[in-house]
Amino acid sequence: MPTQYSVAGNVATIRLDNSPVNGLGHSTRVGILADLRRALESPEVDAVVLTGRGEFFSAGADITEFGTPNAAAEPSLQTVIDAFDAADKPVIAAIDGICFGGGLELALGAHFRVATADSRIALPEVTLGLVPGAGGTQRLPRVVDLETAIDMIVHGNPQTVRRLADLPGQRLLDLVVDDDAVGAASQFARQVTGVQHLPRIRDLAAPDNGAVTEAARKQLHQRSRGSLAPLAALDLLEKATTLPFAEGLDTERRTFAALVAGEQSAALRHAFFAERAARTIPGLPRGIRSRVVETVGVIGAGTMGGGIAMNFLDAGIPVTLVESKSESLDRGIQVIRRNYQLQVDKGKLDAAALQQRMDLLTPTLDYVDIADCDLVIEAVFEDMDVKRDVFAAVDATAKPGAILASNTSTLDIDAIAAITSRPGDVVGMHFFSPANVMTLLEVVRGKETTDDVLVAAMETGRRVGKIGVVSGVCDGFIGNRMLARYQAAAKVVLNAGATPAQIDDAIENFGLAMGPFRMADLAGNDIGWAIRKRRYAEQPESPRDAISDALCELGRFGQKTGGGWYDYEAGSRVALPSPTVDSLLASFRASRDTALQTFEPDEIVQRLIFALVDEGARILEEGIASRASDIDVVYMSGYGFPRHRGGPMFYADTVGLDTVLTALRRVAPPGWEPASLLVRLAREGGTFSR
Ligand SMILES: CCCCCCCCCCCCC/C=C/C(=O)SCCNC(=O)CCNC(=O)[C@H](O)C(C)(C)COP(=O)(O)OP(=O)(O)OC[C@H]1O[C@@H](n2cnc3c(N)ncnc32)[C@H](O)[C@@H]1OP(=O)(O)O
Repeated sequence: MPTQYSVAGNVATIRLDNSPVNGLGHSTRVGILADLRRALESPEVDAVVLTGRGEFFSAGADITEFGTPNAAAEPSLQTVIDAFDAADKPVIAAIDGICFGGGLELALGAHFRVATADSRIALPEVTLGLVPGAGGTQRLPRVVDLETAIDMIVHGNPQTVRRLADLPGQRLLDLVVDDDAVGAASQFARQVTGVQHLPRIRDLAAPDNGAVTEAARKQLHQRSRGSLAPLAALDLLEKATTLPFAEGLDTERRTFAALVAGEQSAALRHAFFAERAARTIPGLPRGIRSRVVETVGVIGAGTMGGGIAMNFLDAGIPVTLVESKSESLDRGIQVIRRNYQLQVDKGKLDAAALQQRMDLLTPTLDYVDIADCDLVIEAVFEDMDVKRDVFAAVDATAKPGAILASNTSTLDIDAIAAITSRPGDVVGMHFFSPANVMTLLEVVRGKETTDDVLVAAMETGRRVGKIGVVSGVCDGFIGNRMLARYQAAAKVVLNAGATPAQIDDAIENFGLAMGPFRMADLAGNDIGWAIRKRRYAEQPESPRDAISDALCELGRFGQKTGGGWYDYEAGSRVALPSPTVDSLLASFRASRDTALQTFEPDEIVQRLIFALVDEGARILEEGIASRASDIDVVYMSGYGFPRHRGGPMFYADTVGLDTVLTALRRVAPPGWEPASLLVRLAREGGTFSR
C-alpha cells in the first residue's frame, strides 16, 4: 500500500510510502483519503499527523501520470486537500526531507506544519512547464512574503526550512526541529487537540505588493525567452493578492489544465525524464560495479583542467594537478583560487569552504604524483602529438586499474587508447567549458573501454553534478558533430544573402541562448580556424569554409579582437553590425555569382534546426547515441537548446518528421540524401522519442 496508517497515544499517523519519491499518484491519493476518513471517524483519535518516508515527504504529483486518465481521476489532490480543510480534528504535516510540488501543497492544506530545519521545500512546477495546480499559488503567498513566493513559484527555486523559518511574519511553519519531525508533530498534536478554531491558510490574506510583481514581470519579459509557465505563475500570485481564495483557486486549476495539455510542458517533462534515462547505459550486463574513484589526477592546469579540477574539489574529492611548467601551474592555481574567491564575494561560498577546497588540491610538475590516483583526466592542448606524450607518461606512471580519461572534444578515443598498454582503462570524459559550470558530460566509449570503467565515468560525473551522456567514437562525438552541421547550415544561409544578425535573431527568438555568429565571436573564431587549417592539411579534399577563413585572415577572431562577425566597442560585448563584414560578404557573394535571397526567420530556424535533426538521426542509426532523448539531453545541457522545446529530436517529433524531411529536401544541395532513419520514420508516421 502507498500509505501506512498507525495510531499511538490518540494521534493517528498517515505515512506516505510510495517509492521512489512518494509521488502522489492516484493510488496514493486514495490511500491518504481513506486513512484520513478512518482517523476522523475513530473516537480514539484526536489528531492526525501526515508524513513521508526516508528522504522524501513527497516529490509532488506523479509526473508519469500526466497525460493519462489517472492525472485527473478522483480523488484529485485538490479533493484530498479539501478534506484536510474540512477536518474537525487537527491535521499536522510532519516534514522531514524533500517536500516539493503537490507534496508542499498537501502540507499547506494541513492545519499545522512541523519540519526539520534541513528539509528542502519547493514548488518547482515551472521547470515542468506547469504552475502549482493544487492551491500552491493561492496558499503560499498567504504564509510567506510575496518576493519569497515569487522566487519559489515563478522561478521554481527550492528553499530550506531553516531559511523559511527566519522570514519575518512567515506562517508556513509552526515548529522547526533538528530531527524527528514525526515525534515533534505528535507532541505538537497533543497541544492543539481540542482547539476550537483550526487555522486554515485559505482564511488568511495575501498582502498585495504591486511594485514587487511589476519588477518580477519586467525581469520575466527579459529572461523567459518564450516560456509560458513563469508568466502564468506570476499572474496567479497577483490573483492571490486580489481575488477571493475560491476564485483564485479556480483560475489556478484552469491554468494548470491548459499548461499540462500544452507542448511546452510535454517538452519539459520529456527533458526531465530524458536526463534520468541517460544515466542508464543500454546493453550493459546487470550488476556491473563501478571502479572505485576516490582520488583524481588532472593533467593540464589551463582553463579546462582548472575547471575540471574544481568539479572534484567541490565534491570533496582530492585532486592532484599536473603541469609541465611551474608558471603554468602557478597560473592555474591562481585562476582556481580566484574563481572560488568570486564565489565568496558573491556570498555563495564562505572562506572556510574555499580553504577546504584548496587544501584538497595538490599541484605538481611530476607525473609520479598521480601514481596512486584512481582516475586521471587529461586536459591538455587539443593536439594528438601532445596527447600522445601525456598518455605515454600517464600509462607508465598510473597504478594498475586506474581509469585514464581524455577531455578531448574532437580526437579519436580509440587512437588515444592505443597509445597505452591498457586500452580497456581508457575512456573519454568530455567536459564543456566552463567545466565547473556547464552540466553536460559526454562520456565517450572506446571500442576497448571496459564496462566498469564506463560505469565509473558516468557515476563519477553524476557525483560531481554532471549530466552524463554516453557517446560512441566519431568526429565531434554527439554535440560537436551536430554543431558542425548546424554551423554549416548557417553559413549556407549567410552566403546566400542573410546577415549574421538576421540569423542570430531568428535563432535566439526560437529560444537558443545565442545564435551561431554571436556564439562564434564569444568563443573565438580562431579556434575553429585552427581546427579547419589542420583538417585542410590532413585532408586536402575537405570542403573549405571560405567566408570564415576570409574573416580570420583579417584577424577578426571575435570579441577578443574587437571584431569578428560583428564589431565591438572597447570593453563592450554588445554585438554591432559590421560594415567590414557586410563588404566581405558582398565581395564573397559577387565572386560566386550568388543569386541573393531573403530569408524569413522561420526559414532560418528550419534550416539550422532541421540540420541538427538530420545529423542526430545519423548519429542514432550509427549507434553513436543510444537514444534520441540522449541527443536531446546533449543539446539542452551543452548547447543552450531551449528546454521548453525538449531538444532537437523531441522538437522534430512535435513538428512532424514528414515536415522536417520535406523542408530538408527543399533546400538540399544536389546529391545530398537525408538520414535513412529519418526517411523511414517519416514514411511510417513514426517519431524519434515516443
Ligand atoms: C487536459 C486534462 C487536464 C487535467 C488536469 C489535471 C488535473 C489534476 C491536477 C493535478 C494538480 C497537481 C499539482 C501538483 C503538481 C506537481 O507536483 S508537479 C511535480 C512537482 N515536483 C517536481 O517537479 C519534483 C521532480 N523531482 C525532482 O526534482 C527530483 O526527482 C527530486 C525530488 C529533487 C529528487 O532528486 P534525486 O534524488 O536526484 O532523484 P531523481 O533521480 O531525480 O528521481 C528518482 C526517481 O524518481 C523519479 N521521480 C522524481 N520525481 C518524480 C515525480 N514527481 N513524479 C514521478 N517520478 C518522479 C525520477 O524520474 C527517478 O526515476 P528513475 O530514473 O526511474 O529512478
